[in-house]
Amino acid sequence: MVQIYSYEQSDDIANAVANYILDIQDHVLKTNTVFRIAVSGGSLGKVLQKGLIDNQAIRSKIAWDKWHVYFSDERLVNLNHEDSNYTLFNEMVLKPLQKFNLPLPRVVTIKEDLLDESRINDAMIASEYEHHLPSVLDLVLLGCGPDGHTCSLFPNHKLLKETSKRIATISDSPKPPSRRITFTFPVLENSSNIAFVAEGEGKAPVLRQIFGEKKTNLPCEIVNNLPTRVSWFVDNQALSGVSVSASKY
Ligand SMILES: O=C(O)[C@H](O)[C@@H](O)[C@H](O)[C@H](O)COP(=O)(O)O
Repeated sequence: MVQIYSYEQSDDIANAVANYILDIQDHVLKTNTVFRIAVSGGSLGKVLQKGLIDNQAIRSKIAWDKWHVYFSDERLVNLNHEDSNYTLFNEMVLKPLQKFNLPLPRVVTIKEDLLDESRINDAMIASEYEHHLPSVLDLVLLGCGPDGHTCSLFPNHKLLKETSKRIATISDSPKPPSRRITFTFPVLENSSNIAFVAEGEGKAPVLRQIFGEKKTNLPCEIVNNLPTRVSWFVDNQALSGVSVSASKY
């Protein structure tokens, strides 16, 4: 089932995403001791900072110490590299949490020691990460690239057909840097909730395709067709010319 929530302003998207995360967290923590969430890179970092950190009311309601955080995809660079999705999360969420003296979540990163110029260990980095991944994630937060990619699953790439590995390596990512690891569809399929965040007019052409009548097989469209609850948080610009009915969360 796909739900679309649309807003005028970026701040409203961030607040809606934050309330959505909080509701799922609260629901999960009624029966579980931890909340297992995966985040992506790109513009999502800013949304998380705005929604979860800058908003004092939300910040104080998040059970940070019960969060287990995973990355839907990660670039194979050192953890302090500007391209690292961990670095982004660290800057946008972890460092501000420390500043507010709040407890930190458990964050599962790639094993940096295995990084190697020769790429010989890339498969080992992926399988090591897979080893730490729970069988079900409570929530996966995704971005949507202008080409319809999500995680590091790109249109027409052979990884779209991967069914045995839950974490795969990619060495030819069209979006730089080229070396990454990524969730595969089996992980997304087994997640309890998935949410996309997409903002700006640059996303409108691909959203018209994804939500259009013609089947495209774009990675984001494949996610929409999974038997998982999928939500989209978008702004009106991204939705321009897209014929779907949207509401407010
Ligand atoms: O590490 C990455 O490259 C991301 O995880 C990637 O999948 C991202 O989510 C999309 O490219 C959308 O990025 P924007 O939101 O910045 O457009």
